[in-house]
Amino acid sequence: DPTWPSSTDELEEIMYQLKAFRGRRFSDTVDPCTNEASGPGRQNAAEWLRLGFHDMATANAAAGIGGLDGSIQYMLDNGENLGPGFNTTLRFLAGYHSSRASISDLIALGVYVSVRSCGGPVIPVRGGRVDALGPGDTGVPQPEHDIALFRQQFARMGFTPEEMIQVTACGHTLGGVHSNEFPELVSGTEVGSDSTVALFDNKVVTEYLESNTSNPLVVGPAVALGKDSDRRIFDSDGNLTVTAMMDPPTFQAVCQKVLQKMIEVVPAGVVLSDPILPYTVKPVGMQLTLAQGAGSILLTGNIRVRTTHLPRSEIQNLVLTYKDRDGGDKCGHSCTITSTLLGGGRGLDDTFSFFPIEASVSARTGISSFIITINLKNGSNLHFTNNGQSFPLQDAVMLMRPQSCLMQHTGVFSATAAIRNDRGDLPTTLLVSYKAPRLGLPVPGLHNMTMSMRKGPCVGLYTLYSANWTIPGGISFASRIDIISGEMGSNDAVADDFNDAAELPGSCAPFQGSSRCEEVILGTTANPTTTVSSTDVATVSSPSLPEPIHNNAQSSAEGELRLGKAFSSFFQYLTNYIANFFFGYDRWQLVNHQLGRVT
Ligand code: HEM
Repeated sequence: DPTWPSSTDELEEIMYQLKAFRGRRFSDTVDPCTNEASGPGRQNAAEWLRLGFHDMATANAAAGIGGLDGSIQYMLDNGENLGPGFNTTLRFLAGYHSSRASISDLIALGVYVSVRSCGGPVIPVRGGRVDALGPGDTGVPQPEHDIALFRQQFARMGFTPEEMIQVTACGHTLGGVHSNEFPELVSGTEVGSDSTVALFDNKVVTEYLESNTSNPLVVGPAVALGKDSDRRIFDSDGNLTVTAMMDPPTFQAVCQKVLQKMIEVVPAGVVLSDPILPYTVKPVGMQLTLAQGAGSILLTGNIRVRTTHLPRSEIQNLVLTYKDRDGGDKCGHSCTITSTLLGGGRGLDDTFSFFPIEASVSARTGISSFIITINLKNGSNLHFTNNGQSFPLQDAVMLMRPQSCLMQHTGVFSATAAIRNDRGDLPTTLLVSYKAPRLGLPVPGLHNMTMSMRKGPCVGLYTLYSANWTIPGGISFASRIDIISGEMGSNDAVADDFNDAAELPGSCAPFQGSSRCEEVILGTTANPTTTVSSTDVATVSSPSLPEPIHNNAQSSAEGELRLGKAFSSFFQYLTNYIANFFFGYDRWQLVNHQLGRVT
């Protein structure tokens, strides 16, 4: 297993955690491979694979310029990238774009997902690609180019003449040629490059070699027009390379190799990670929130267990055992949390089981890390220690979700954070990573805004901080929110980061703190902390709720008012939740792309 957390965790989730419970739904428009989510005659899987090639194809490998770098988003009108598929695909990918998932990494994941859902090999994907900020060079091979030019172009990309043949065959096993883009080559809507447009099989070479192909880049009008590029490429070594690919397992193995090579052509300076593998045990969406009264911290989230090789029916339960703030076992009452299966999820090759965690941790003793034990029904158990390092969790900085809120239609945003009192002298910063549409481009720009948060009331062992901002761009729900304590970028900075704005409520709830402000001295969880000051019960009221009414004479009316307010804020929350559910950015994108989809 990889060690958690890792810089590729978000990519791992998009790549593997696809369907059902907590599914990221990244494969929805390309799985099944026959999915024509964008219209008849348009296999989205083929469009995704072709996008990978066209983005890479302008690379100058020797010079370390270009490659899979997302530059194609700026080059859709240059005449080399014909067809609506590039735009459609980039718009879909944009829904997953974030500081942790570049468009170029998403294009690479798209190659994996599309090829695999069509029955092709598992293409290892490394993460860490960096997106270009503007257009790159031109140079995508076109059907009318001659073989000498093809060889030159592929050599520029870093491919040998043999690899040129292989990667073209591997690409053209999916999809085909469209009359809208190449009316001189095909009539009707689409003619496949082989008889199985939605299967990653070797028919593209067998049909060619057996002379029963209808590939428009081999036979038909293309021959007289000099646009029979597949024919000229395939027989450029006397059919030697394609003949070797007639063996189906060889075809798959060759394609795995050259397609991995294709997505690993990156500009100089880009450092790719190890191939992204699914975790056996992964904490998902773990969140700490200071509870009302400030005496305890709510720990929520899920432990995701990969059940591909471990049938979920054999699992009795899962136990999370945690360490207190100082790494000891003083957890108030018990240091263990037991969970039973809540839901199942799937990837293309994997199944997952989710074990929900919802527990109260003493604010006095806190939490710093945990390990996981899976108890099996046969009495044995499995231990997961995160490669001996325990799964780390910090309780110094928390985004207070119930006390934070976002009005999605206006972008009006209030953030509340709880910072542990031992960090009271350090700056607290709000970082919002937000997206703003760009005229004529399929992918909105990604921007960062930072501002320092105002210190508010001390509520026991923690102090609340707040900040308000209006998120511009009209897609505020696609933002990610970080709370950082300490100088940004310094070694001792601690952050509660990458919080999904779409999960914030539409109105901020008030917070009722403790009456005593207390100092936190690390290394003393066992001892009571010193009281440094005593204040009235600290109440933080929500900025978007009316001020509380203090009128004892009208207590019954106030009671009714409170009930009414509770009801209306619940109603607001519900409305917001429903709006998020239906119009959350990813889903909204999906709805767009699924129009016309036949299920
Ligand atoms: C000399 C090299 C190549 C040339 C000249 C070429 C040319 C073409 C042309 C003209 C089309 C038809 C597009 C349309 O009408 O929608 C096409 C489709 C396609 N190409 Fe290539 N191609 C080459 C190499 C590759 C490579 C290396 C890959 C990927 C590994 C690839 C993947 C695809 C895919 C998947 C389609 C089907 C797209 C769809 O159905 O929407 N091609 N290619």
